[in-house]
Amino acid sequence: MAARLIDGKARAAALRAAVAERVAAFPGRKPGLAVVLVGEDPASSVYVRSKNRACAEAGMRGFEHRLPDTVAQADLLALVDRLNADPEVDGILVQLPLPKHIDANKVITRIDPDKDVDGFHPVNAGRLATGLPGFVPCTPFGCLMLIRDVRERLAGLEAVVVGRSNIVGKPMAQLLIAESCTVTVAHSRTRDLGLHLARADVVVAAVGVPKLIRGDQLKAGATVIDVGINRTDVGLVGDVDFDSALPVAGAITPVPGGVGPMTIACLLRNTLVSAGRREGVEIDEGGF
Ligand SMILES: Nc1nc2c(c(=O)[nH]1)N[C@@H](CN(C=O)c1ccc(C(=O)N[C@@H](CCC(=O)O)C(=O)O)cc1)CN2
Repeated sequence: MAARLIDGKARAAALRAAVAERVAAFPGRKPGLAVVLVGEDPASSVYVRSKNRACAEAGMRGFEHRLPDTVAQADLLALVDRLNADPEVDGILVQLPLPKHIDANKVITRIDPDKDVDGFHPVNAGRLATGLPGFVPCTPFGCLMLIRDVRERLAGLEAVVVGRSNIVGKPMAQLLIAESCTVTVAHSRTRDLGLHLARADVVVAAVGVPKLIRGDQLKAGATVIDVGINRTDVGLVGDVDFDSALPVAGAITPVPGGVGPMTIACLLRNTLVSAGRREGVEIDEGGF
């Protein structure tokens, strides 16, 4: 039997509508998100435009800052300082990747952790790892929502996260640990990926290698979440070989239209939550 197709586009639309409803009821000023883009990377430009459009559609204020790719690191840090101090700004994100002459870690750690709606700041990584309230990175947060939609109980499941980036792999592993899964993180030095995949009830692929994971490596009925967005000669493909995985998996995300749209929807959710915390407005943070 073919796997259930997980419709991330529809789930993201529902999440965005839920956020918009709460923004409409938000007292006083509207939540505000500042998005900083350095340079003109075409994919990043598209994502930043989408974030600003999504903000407007949710009734939030979007503050877009575009800087040339020659900008000095000190000037970028000075902009972050201004956004940290701006009372109208509830969320700040600096679009990644940054040009090589800029130290991304330095920029991320300059963002006020309580405005870090990307959840990349080490303070938020630490909060996630220790179960404290903070901000969870949007892509893994979106993955978890999709997994929860198709798996009634996560406790005790074997989960394999393929990829160990700070943005997806590591926080994804933390989220699954918090759900009481038994988590394995595989990466480029993992000796036998197939061995781990064969017993995984949940697979999250976030490694950036087109079609790395094949159907014959999966456990029958596995929930397969594909974070990969690889631009190839044949178009956009994920880290999972979708055609061979479809008849084996229990549920699977497509690329495009799976995890990707959840990233921006979760960003809006995090921004609303930030505004609520900053203004003392109660938001049911678990209710999305
Ligand atoms: N500061 C950040 N930088 C980056 C993040 C991030 O969360 N914060 N994530 C990615 C890029 N990204 C958002 O910024 C993002 C990636 C993909 C999608 C998406 O909807 N993808 C579509 C396909 C669209 C396409 O053709 O490219 C899909 O999968 O259906 C949204 C946002 C790196 N940088």
